Amino acid sequence: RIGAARASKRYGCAAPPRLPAKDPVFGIDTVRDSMRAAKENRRIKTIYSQYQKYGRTFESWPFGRRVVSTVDARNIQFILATEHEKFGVGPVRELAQVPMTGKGIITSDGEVWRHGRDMIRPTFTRSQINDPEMFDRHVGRFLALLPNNDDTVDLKELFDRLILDSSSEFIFGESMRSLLMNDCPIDSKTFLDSFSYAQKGVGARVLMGKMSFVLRDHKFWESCKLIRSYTQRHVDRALARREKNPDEDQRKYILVYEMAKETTDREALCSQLLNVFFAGRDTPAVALSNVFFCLARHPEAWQKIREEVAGVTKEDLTFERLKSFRYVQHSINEALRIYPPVPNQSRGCLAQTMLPYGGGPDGSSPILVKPGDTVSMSYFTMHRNPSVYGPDVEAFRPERWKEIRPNWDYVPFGGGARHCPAQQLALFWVAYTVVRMALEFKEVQNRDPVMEYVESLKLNMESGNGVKVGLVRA
Ligand code: HEM
Repeated sequence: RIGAARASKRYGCAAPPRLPAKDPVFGIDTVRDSMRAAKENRRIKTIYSQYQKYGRTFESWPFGRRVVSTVDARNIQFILATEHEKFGVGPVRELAQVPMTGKGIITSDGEVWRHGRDMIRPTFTRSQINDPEMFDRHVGRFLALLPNNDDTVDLKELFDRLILDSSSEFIFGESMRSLLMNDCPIDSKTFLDSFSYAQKGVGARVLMGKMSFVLRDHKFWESCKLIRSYTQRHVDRALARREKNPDEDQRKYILVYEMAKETTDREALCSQLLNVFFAGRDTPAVALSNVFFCLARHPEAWQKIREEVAGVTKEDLTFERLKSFRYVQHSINEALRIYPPVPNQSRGCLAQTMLPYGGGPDGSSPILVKPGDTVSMSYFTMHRNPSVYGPDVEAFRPERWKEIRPNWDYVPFGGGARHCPAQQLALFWVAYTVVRMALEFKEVQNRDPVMEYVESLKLNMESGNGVKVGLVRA
């Protein structure tokens, strides 16, 4: 390891362009502008326009800390894969999130992360991807709630309940049953309210960073306690079941039971489970909403999907069969390209290294990054690279996927060491729902007078106006 100045000189490192700031020391105006953009639902688009203006890699200094922002696919590959051990999530997530979920796969680096990843991997590779029975039960309840008349329905709210019920059953072994309005168990309801409250609290803590201690929010801490005791109940049940029947081999893979095979540490199990629930509780619902946001505005695409799946029955809908519907898959790819549920990711630099590109006047020099620096990646911007996707990057055009193979320029599920372990399961849920809807409805009519996407950024990016549609039965 050599000193920063020597390394910089030896490898020809150069700084990237700098985002102009009125306050060059503490970057208070940079922070204020970001907060205002978030409040006005234009944070993601503002970041996009910064890249248009300052290039594919630039730096800024909010609160006097260096952030290197990049959408260069070569840098992204370097950060997420080649040198992933030098870029951690701990510095950007632990302080905000650990009070809610405890340390686990999504908050931590090193051993805690690796252990979490090893524990959940078997469940996601074998999971019920090939066994749609559980998901189908929830889809049936979801379809039963759709109107039989000309009423307008907001699909976003119903997708949220569909995924909540499915992911809670998959993770805890017990569904929250939010689609069965009158049958939602009281403790699930309390858990959910607390979970949503705490999630918002995490959002505020992410923005405040090291200043989070000024947020004196008693309800946040109460909610965190409640979430934990609910999860502990499921962990205790799984551990008791394991003890009683250590060789039991289940046909269906429920995460809490599978993880209880790997460890009996109650606290660690609880944290890892909450970490997975945090990551998977609503992302597939946001993905589904974003897909239907596009399809409702493109009736020609809906017709092509219907033609492709005509004649199939729900029993035909295996993982492989769904993958074989090319137009369905291309439509999902395209919606996740334009509106990725996870539009940004950051990492904290843990050890000195160099981003391969983006420094100097022509952006071809490496950039030295040091512990304490943050790297920020805008997947939303990467997915709009005209040299990869063509000049019509804003258009929803599933057909483009016949020709393109974007590789590191397309990362809705991240990439490298920490890529989403549930990618195939989530894509199965999304495609299954699209096809079941296509078999049921000949039209999905947009009923939202606002045609453009109004971003709403909580932890994911979702449509602020929901997905209001009218449905015409086949
Ligand atoms: C369409 C739906 C989904 C999308 C778009 C999505 C997206 C992502 C992305 C972008 C990452 C990488 C984050 C990073 O780089 O730090 C990630 C990680 C992760 N996702 Fe997903 N995800 C989805 C569904 C799910 C579901 C359903 C689950 C669980 C049931 C889940 C569990 C996880 C976990 C545990 C990680 C952390 C992996 C690690 O750090 O090693 N995801 N997801």
